[in-house]
Amino acid sequence: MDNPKLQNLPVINFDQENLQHGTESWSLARNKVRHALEEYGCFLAVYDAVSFKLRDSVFSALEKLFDLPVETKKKNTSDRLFFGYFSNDRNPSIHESLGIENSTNIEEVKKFSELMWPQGNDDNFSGIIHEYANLVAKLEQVVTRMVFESYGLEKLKCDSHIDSITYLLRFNSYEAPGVDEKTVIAPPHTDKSLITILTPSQVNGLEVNLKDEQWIPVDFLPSSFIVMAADALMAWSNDRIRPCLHRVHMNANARRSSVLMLSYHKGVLHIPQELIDEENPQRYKPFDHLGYHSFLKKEVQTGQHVQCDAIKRYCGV
Ligand SMILES: O=C(O)CCC(=O)C(=O)O
Ligand SMILES: [Fe+2]
Repeated sequence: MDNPKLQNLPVINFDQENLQHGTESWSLARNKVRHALEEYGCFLAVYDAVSFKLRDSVFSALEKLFDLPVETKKKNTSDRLFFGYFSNDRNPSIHESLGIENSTNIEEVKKFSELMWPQGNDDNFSGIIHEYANLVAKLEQVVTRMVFESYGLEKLKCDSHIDSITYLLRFNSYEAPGVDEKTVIAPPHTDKSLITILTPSQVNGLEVNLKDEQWIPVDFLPSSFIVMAADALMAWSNDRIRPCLHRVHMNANARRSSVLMLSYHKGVLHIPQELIDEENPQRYKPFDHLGYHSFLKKEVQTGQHVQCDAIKRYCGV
């Protein structure tokens, strides 16, 4: 590794053994998850339930998806900011993104596929994407269970939380910047979800900002995904967990793509009483998570949006 700081990013294994609730390896992984999210806001998860073959199929499917005409991709609309198609405002745009809401549901994936390929898709797009979405959602649920358990929250509370999660699957494509110097293609931001689980195509470029304010390039290991805490998890945890500030910085001459799974709570999120005490007074009001995107949309439309602390403006006490 060129950069010794790369070693600072925690790596947690989610093999079959660690996925077994109640085992010693589960408890060890759980403690690492909490520590990583509180200290760094992210970690690399090694998760081989998503096979190399499936991963390759997903990225081949994405190449075909992004090769479609812009007018077709624009049919992927959503009332929520950043849930449907968007591109950056350069012409031609070098960053495009598409999203499938409720992506663990096969009907939603089929609807998306029919919108993009009204004449039919022979490459089993729906099957591949649906399988991928469900495997990554499973990882998200394990991480969520570990977080709940590490704070001593009841299993029932966790079950009902998980039942209310909806998964937005987002695909990004970045053209090669075509300049010698490195270019920041996606500016620094935190995600608006609870948790984001991301993996890129062969081309790296994601950088995370850990405690010391330095940008660390993420070097993905085989079978690895970055698990990032996002704004809603920070609020839910009453500021115990830090959201991961990240950006995309590319100097490669190759096209890059990435797939992200973002978890959202469909109802009102309450800060657990167990996470409120004298030392940690309640810092957020209960909040409608999906409503956060309407709030952001309004901020953007009225020119008031600044990336920093949006969740505090939305539901901070
Ligand atoms: O493409 C990446 O690696 C990061 C994308 C990202 O941060 C986002 O879409 O929110
Ligand atoms: Fe992001």
